[in-house]
Amino acid sequence: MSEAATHSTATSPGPQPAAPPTPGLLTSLEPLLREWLPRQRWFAGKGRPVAGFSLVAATELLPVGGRPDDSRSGGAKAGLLHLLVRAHQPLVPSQGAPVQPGDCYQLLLGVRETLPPHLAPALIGHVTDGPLAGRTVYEALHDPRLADVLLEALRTQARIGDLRCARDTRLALPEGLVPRLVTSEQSNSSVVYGDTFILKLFRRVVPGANPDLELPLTLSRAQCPRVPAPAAWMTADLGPATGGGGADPETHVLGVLQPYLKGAADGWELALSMLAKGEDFTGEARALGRATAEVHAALAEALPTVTLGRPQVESLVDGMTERLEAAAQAVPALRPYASGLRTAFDALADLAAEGHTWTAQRIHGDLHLGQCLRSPIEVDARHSGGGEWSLIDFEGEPSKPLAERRMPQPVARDVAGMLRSFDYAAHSLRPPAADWASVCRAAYCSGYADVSGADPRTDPVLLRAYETDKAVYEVVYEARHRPDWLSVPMAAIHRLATDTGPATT
Ligand SMILES: Nc1ncnc2c1ncn2[C@@H]1O[C@H](COP(=O)(O)OP(=O)(O)O)[C@@H](O)[C@H]1O
Ligand SMILES: O=P(O)(O)O[C@H]1O[C@H](CO)[C@@H](O[C@H]2O[C@H](CO)[C@@H](O)[C@H](O)[C@H]2O)[C@H](O)[C@H]1O
Repeated sequence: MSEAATHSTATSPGPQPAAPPTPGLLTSLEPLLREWLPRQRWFAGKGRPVAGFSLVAATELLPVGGRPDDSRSGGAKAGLLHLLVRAHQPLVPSQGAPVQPGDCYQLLLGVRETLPPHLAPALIGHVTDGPLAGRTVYEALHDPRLADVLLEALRTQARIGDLRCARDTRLALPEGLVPRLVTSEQSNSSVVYGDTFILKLFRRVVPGANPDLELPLTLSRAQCPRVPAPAAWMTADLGPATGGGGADPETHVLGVLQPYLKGAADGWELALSMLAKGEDFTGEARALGRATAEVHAALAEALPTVTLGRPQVESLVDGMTERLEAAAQAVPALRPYASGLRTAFDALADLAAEGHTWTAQRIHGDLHLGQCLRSPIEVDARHSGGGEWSLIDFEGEPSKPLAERRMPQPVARDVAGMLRSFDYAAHSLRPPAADWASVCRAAYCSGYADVSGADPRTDPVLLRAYETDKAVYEVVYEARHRPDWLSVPMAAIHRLATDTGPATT
């Protein structure tokens, strides 16, 4: 496959001229990447062979010759390569299917002569030929010295080759914060610096405004305290030959640094632990409803809203129906319920045909309990204007095209995502705590109404359609990723296929 688009070497701020491509760099890494990339949780093309790679951009953030005088790496030489690499795959797994230039991934590669034992889990492999012959390549984010280079680039607003770092200079960003890689399951990769900031590096990179930067920036400018405000971000401007887009260079968002909410509990873990202890979660659910409504109100104020009439709702319903059909193809257990589920979508189309309209606005797009962080209670007590719950991860469903993720949508979609999450928590118990789910779902809607003045339950048709769409998505997700969990969304499928009443009762 084709070799480099751009290759640059620099470590200091200020615009840097792009150096010519390093011949053979990708060719020498290709055997290692073929083996390593498909094993990463964030690799989106699982199940289809990787036919090859092309280099979109290469930047040397630390010379791969390393720094012999670097005491923090124990005197060892460590280099840091930032690569944007496109994986070429057939669209379908069948033999002989045509290979397409596929997704572009952000890779941060450490390069050393030998890997010290504490970095062994980060090993990608040993390079046998080309410009890195004889070196060991590893996942750089495991190496504090290399993770520090990223923070320093953000802090100094470095411009290195195609990479651009920018920051909100009103926020203090100290140097030398000790980095630690987040090891929990993620769609991207995050590094926490000194329990003060967290840097999320997007793994699958697409041209255009990433909502995970766009929406938190918008909310922070609107002084909405429910979202950690971006402190710095890294982007790359890539031309048509590299980015694969139009005639002009397009911005690709590579990473966002935010304040780290130390000691915060994620909503999923908190709900499960309170549920297990028999503790009442309705107060938290109500507060979550209020937080969601605050975020929605701020987004509606700051960004355009639109009215969805019959044609738009018909196309929304077509999308839901198509997803249901594709899901039923993929997961046979869904098939007996398909016609019952379709009634949820048809009922929405019928309302639109009668002349009902809905308001659409920018929303979170992938809201569930795991995207909500609860500040520790003692922080709440000291907090002047917010505390409680924060929402994170505004990227939307990463598998959907960016344009679709950035489209205005009814707020009911986010609400339905949270209602599904309460149901998930309740069904993770044996026997399921169905009453727990009902009261939490009701409390969440009441909290939402406290702030917005509109209770989501007053539009049961829209809510049921979105809840059904999400449950169908979850069936496919669980069948693919966690087959042991399939019974959780299937319980909802059973309910939604037969229930025509309000989703929260
Ligand atoms: N600002 C933050 N403060 C504390 N923890 C955070 C923060 N942002 C993210 N996290 C933690 O990192 C995890 C992954 O973040 P997330 O944005 O959901 O990444 P991904 O898109 O890769 O799933 C979250 O589940 C949460 O535990
Ligand atoms: O990792 P993402 O935030 O992109 O979301 C994916 O994984 C989620 C599971 O981690 C999955 O969420 C489903 O399971 C959750 C419990 O683990 C539950 O709270 C959610 O309501 C349920 O949808 C999500 O669907 C998937 O996109």
